[in-house]
Amino acid sequence: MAPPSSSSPPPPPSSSPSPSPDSDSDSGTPLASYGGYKFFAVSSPAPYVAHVQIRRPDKLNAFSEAMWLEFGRVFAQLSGDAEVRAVVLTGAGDRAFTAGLDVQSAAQDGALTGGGGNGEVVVDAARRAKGLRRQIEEFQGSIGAMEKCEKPVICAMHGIALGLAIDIACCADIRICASDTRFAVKEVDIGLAADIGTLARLPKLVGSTSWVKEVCLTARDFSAQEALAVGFVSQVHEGKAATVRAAVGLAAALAGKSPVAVQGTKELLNHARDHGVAENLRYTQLWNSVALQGADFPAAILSVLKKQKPTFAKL
Ligand SMILES: CC/C=C\C=C\CC(=O)SCCNC(=O)CCNC(=O)[C@H](O)C(C)(C)COP(=O)(O)OP(=O)(O)OC[C@H]1O[C@@H](n2cnc3c(N)ncnc32)[C@H](O)[C@@H]1OP(=O)(O)O
Repeated sequence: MAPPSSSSPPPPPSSSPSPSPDSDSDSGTPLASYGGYKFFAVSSPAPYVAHVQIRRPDKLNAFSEAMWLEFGRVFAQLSGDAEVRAVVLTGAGDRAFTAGLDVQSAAQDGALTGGGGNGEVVVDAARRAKGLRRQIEEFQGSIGAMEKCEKPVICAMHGIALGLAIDIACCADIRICASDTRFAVKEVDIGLAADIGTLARLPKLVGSTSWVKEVCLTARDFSAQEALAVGFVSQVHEGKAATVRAAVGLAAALAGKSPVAVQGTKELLNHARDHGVAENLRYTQLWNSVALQGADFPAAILSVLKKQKPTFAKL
């Protein structure tokens, strides 16, 4: 993570990714301020880089309700953390990024069938529907916290990546994976139209509507190579360790750049996805009329002219 001094500008990260994780136990220094989370370990493998690990490997990192609520809190904290400039998300263990929704607890607690999830017996259809809608909205908000996070997030996947895994990946800024990754938009197979974001975001991430409909309607597996071919991921690496190393390298590179420029670029690209060109150009004018008044723009230009690495104050 960042050096302890907050008064002087931080040193830039080295151009090649520094200490890079080869396994779950080698992912950098644990970050004390994130120590209160039960299902997520947050460490720093390089300056200003946070590595978030989904930690429930004995259940293939399947997400219980407590987990997705915690996921939202982790990313809200990262978003406001000036010590973090880029984030890597991985799944702990050799087998899975995540096997998606915890289908066992979902089946048990009745929350997904309108029971309200709190033991309360709700008999009225309108009230049941309202409770369910709120719950889906909360779930969408928790997972969407990664997209809302002001820092760029690199999702580095391996092994099993089912259902909710795709919802999560779609919220990331950059997706990369190991060659053994087995993806599926699995929801239809558990009797559900995916409702956490895949159906809203995936069509905007890949060019072929036919492919999107094929994988979402059939729930069939697709490989890392297929994900690369359609543009769902931008890199495929041999094995988990190489994938995590590549993700940390990317994150370290982003963390060495102007946080004003990087965070502005994420904001403007996400805005561009959801708005027309004219509106986005206008939003860009307003955004940069503020951002260009900061110290990063002249500092970065000077560093280009002087052929030196720039340093940037915390943001
Ligand atoms: C409002 C709705 C919000 C979100 C909706 C999201 C939708 C989805 O995520 S759809 C996808 C749901 N996931 C699944 O359907 C996968 C279910 N799991 C499997 O089919 C298999 O486990 C497998 C992934 C094919 C792997 O099989 P195998 O290699 O034989 O390993 P297992 O022994 O089955 O698994 C090891 C261990 O993990 C537990 N586990 C695996 N996946 C889940 C899961 N999704 N939920 C809960 N638990 C899971 C499994 O039970 C095993 O636990 P043990 O204690 O060792 O028995």
